[in-house]
Amino acid sequence: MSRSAPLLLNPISAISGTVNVPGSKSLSNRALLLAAVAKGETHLTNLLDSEDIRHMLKALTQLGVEYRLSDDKTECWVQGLGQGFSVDTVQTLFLGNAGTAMRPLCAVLATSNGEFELTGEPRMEERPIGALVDALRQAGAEISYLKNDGYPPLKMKGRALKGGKISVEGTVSSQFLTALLMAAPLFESDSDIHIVGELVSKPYIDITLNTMAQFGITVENNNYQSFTVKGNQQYQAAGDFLVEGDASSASYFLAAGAIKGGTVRVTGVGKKSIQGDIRFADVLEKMGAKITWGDDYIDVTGAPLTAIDMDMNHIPDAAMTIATTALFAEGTTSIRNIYNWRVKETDRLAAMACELRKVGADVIEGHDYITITPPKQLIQTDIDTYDDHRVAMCFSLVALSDTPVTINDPDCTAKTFPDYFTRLKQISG
Ligand SMILES: O=C(O)C1=C[C@@H](OP(=O)(O)O)[C@@H](O)[C@H](O)C1
Ligand SMILES: C=C(OP(=O)(O)O)C(=O)O
Repeated sequence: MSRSAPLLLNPISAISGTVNVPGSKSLSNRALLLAAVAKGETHLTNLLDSEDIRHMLKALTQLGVEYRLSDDKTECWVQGLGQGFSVDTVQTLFLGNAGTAMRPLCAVLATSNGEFELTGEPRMEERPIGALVDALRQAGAEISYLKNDGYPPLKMKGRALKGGKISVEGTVSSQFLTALLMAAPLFESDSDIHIVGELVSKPYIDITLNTMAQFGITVENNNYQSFTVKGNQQYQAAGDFLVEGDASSASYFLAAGAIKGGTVRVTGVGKKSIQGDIRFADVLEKMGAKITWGDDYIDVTGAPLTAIDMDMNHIPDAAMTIATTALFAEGTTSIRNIYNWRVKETDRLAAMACELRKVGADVIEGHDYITITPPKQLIQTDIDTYDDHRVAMCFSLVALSDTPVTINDPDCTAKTFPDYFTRLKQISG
């Protein structure tokens, strides 16, 4: 689904300066949903203004939530309902390709009052949700599949859910557990949630628990193997909720600084961030870059980079940025334990392998890993972006070589970072 003209990026001769990153997608959508069901008014600042967030906001409007946005849409005052949603007529919610809207809304609506249909873009219909539906059904939820078993679109009739002992599959997406955790305080009784298999993308669960805590709910985390949540609780408005800058969005600028040599300061995220993707900076450091941490910024100074071989399950989104940073590192880089790249905006393992080969890299695409050996000279080509914002942003880094690159459908960055290319220009010499 191409929506914008190709963008030619000419070689960028130098990178330096300061760039601010917009608010975190993960935090924006979590905080909006919890603010909507909390008692009282929450004032969100530094909210992300992007497609994924607009899907959540539109859904909240349809669900009868009152909120006010500032002109630049980065501030939002939400009047919380003090309980789950309640609607009189069937609401069909179109959630685009936003996993952070589809999964948590599915769980909270399962324990709300009314009938709902959850739909999305064609790719959303290929992104699994069966593990979450199975878990919610154990608590008594009434959910059915409108097309293919295990995938959106969904039809659901909200009702009081009982909680109790619930098992959820952990090996495909942490968003299923995030969704259950967010809904569990609204269940009638306490929940004992058990993870089946090794939980992926664990740091996102920390984001969930931290956000819930800001809305007054604590959860017992038993080493990411089980979680205990008290039922029949009410979320309390967070008062002022500051959304941190997006650590995954920061990765492209940090990588640019590491590759090109100058010093780049990325503001909006720092050492106190609760987002797992800030650990991307540690990976760059291991590859040879110099990193300095501030409370609200990260500085990176470039140096010759060397390849790395690492399990990156804890940073699945930022790990994609390592795949193109590898084009500038001496040796063969291996990114491991990333099977779930295959069930995100596109099959990211296949897409990254294909586009990396087009610029001349020697690539092995495994079932759950990728290895990348850079060519001596990058090849000029057109990068297909598969309606995946991260493919577009990752391959902009090719312009840090002496080879131009064309990014097809650059506006696909609108999912999480609408003005990405403008901000990249800010630090380009
Ligand atoms: O919970 C979240 O905010 C997210 C969790 C991750 O997904 P998985 O848990 O499916 O890996 C990540 O890739 C996604 O961009 C955001
Ligand atoms: C996987 C991603 O998105 P989603 O929140 O839709 O899962 C992503 O932003 O890289």
